Amino acid sequence: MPDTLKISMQGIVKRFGGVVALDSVDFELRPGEVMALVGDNGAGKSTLVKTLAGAHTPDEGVMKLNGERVRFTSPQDAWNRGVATIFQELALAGKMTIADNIFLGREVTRKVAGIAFLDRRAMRRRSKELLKELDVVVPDIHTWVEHLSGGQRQGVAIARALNIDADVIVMDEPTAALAVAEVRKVLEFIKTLRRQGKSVVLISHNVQDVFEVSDRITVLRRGRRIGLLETDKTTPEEVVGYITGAAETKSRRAVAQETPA
Ligand SMILES: Nc1ncnc2c1ncn2[C@@H]1O[C@H](COP(=O)(O)OP(=O)(O)OP(=O)(O)O)[C@@H](O)[C@H]1O
Repeated sequence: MPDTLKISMQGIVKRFGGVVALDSVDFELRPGEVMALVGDNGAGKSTLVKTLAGAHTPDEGVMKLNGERVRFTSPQDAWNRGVATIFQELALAGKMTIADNIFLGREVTRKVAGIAFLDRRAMRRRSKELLKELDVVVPDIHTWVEHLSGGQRQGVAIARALNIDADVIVMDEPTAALAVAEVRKVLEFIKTLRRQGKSVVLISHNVQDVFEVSDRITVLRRGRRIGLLETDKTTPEEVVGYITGAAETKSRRAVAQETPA
C-alpha cells in the first residue's frame, strides 16, 4: 500500500543530557488534516515540533515527508521542503511592513539595465492576495507589523508560509495571550488552511480550541505518545484524562481487574 501520510515520524528519541524529552515517539499527519498536539508542561510538544521543523536533530528515529525519508538540517531546510513552523515568537520583524515580512528572505527583484531592484509593487500585490485568501483584515499593507494586533500578526506569519507554498504548517500555541475575538480569527485561519488542503499541526493548551478545529489529537505525556484520538469520537474529559495521566491509570486498573490473579 502506498504511504499516503504527509509526515510520519517513527521512534523519535531526543535527549538533552540526562533528560529524555522524547522517548520513542511516533507521530503522523495526513494530507489536509488538522492534528492537535496536546500535553502537560514538559510533555515534549515543543521538542517534537522543533524536531519536525529542523531545529533539533533527533538522536534516534526516522522521519518521512510524503513517504520519503528526510532529515532536516535547519528550519530553513524544512521551509524549503514545504514544512513551515510558526513559533510563538513568530520571527516577524516589527519595524518592517506587512509585505516586507511576508517576503522576508525571499524578496522579488526585477532587473532594469542589468541591475536588480526590489519589485515592491509585485510583493505588495501578492501580499494583498495572500491576506485576502486568509481573510486577514489589515489597515494598510504599508503598516509596520509592530502596530498590528496579535491575531493580525498570526495572519501575516501564515501568509508568509503560504507565500512559499508550504503544505505543512505547524503552529505553536497560536492563540496563547490573544483576546477572545482574536482567538476566533486565528481558529478561522486554521479552518481556511484545511479548506485549502494544507496539513496543520496545532500545539494548544486550550482543549476547547482543539475540539473546534482539529480532526485528530495526539497526546504526549512525559516524552511519550499516550494517545492518538479522532476528535469526533472522543470528549474533552477523555482528552484531559490523557493529558493528566488519569486515563492511563484508569486503563491500567481496568487491565489489572480483567487479569486473573
Ligand atoms: N534545550 C533544552 N535543554 C535541556 N532540556 C530541554 C531542552 N528543551 C526541552 N528540554 C526538556 O525536555 C522536556 C520536554 O520539554 P518541551 O519544552 O518539549 O515540553 P512542552 O510539552 O513543549 O512543554 P510546555 O508546554 O511547557 O512548552 C522538559 O523536561 C524540558 O525541560
